[in-house]
Amino acid sequence: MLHIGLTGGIASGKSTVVTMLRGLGAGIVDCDVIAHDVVEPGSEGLAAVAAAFGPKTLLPDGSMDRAYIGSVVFGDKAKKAQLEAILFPLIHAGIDEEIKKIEENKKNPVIFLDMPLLYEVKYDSYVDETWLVYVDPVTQLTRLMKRNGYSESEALARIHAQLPIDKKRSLAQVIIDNTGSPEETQKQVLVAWQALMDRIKG
Ligand SMILES: CC(C)(COP(=O)(O)OP(=O)(O)OC[C@H]1O[C@@H](n2cnc3c(N)ncnc32)[C@H](O)[C@@H]1O)[C@@H](O)C(=O)NCCC(=O)NCCS
Ligand SMILES: Nc1ncnc2c1ncn2[C@@H]1O[C@H](COP(=O)(O)OP(=O)(O)OP(=O)(O)O)[C@@H](O)[C@H]1O
Repeated sequence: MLHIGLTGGIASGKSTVVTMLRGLGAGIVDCDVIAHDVVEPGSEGLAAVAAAFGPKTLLPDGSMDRAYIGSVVFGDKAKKAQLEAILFPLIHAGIDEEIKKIEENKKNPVIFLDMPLLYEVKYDSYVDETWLVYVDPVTQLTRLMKRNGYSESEALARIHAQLPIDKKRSLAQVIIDNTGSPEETQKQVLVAWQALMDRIKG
């Protein structure tokens, strides 16, 4: 089964495109969901993060204080690398598990890995091709600030923690430009999906 890496910048519209692809019959592995699952209350992942980042890691209900950890790691490269060293092996194991489940199900013609850091962690060499959800940098910043209620500097810290979207654009085989309306994006997704199905059916 074909494995396609779907990536983009933060708030570029990956989830929006993934919803469209799921509706067309694609199997989806959502790496952000896995990244949340590996730090569920009581998990090995959360215990390791708390040991490394101290008591402020945990909220009174035992869950991870994501805003606190985000405020630490998106301003400090070494702390970000420390968090990633703890979580990436757990996330990668979770990805393999989800891929296996979808393959065993045999219901989907193709699997998309929705992975924000696909190129950063060099996962592009493990997939058959990569698709990029592009948005122009100004729209990206505006949408991120609006969706998360971030100040401009909080949003920029997160954007700058990733490979620039224009660089990602040069690495992808298929580009969905989500700068316009959702309807315009939907049209591009349909064209790309049809071309993919034609290729698969050969
Ligand atoms: C720092 C954390 C706690 C902040 O949580 P928060 O709820 O604010 O964000 P969330 O996890 O929903 O991620 C939102 C977006 O941030 C970006 N992002 C997340 N982690 C990273 C990272 N390590 N480097 C660059 N960008 C990142 C992604 O575009 C992601 O879609 C969280 O992002 C985290 O645990 N990150 C480490 C795991 C990871 O790298 N996940 C993303 C790849 S699967
Ligand atoms: N074409 C569009 N027009 C207007 N708003 C959009 C469009 N596409 C997405 N958005 C909005 O932009 C924000 C980011 O989109 P989305 O959550 O799909 O991005 P994402 O790449 O999955 O983000 P992240 O990786 O940060 O989770 C959301 O608030 C979404 O509703």
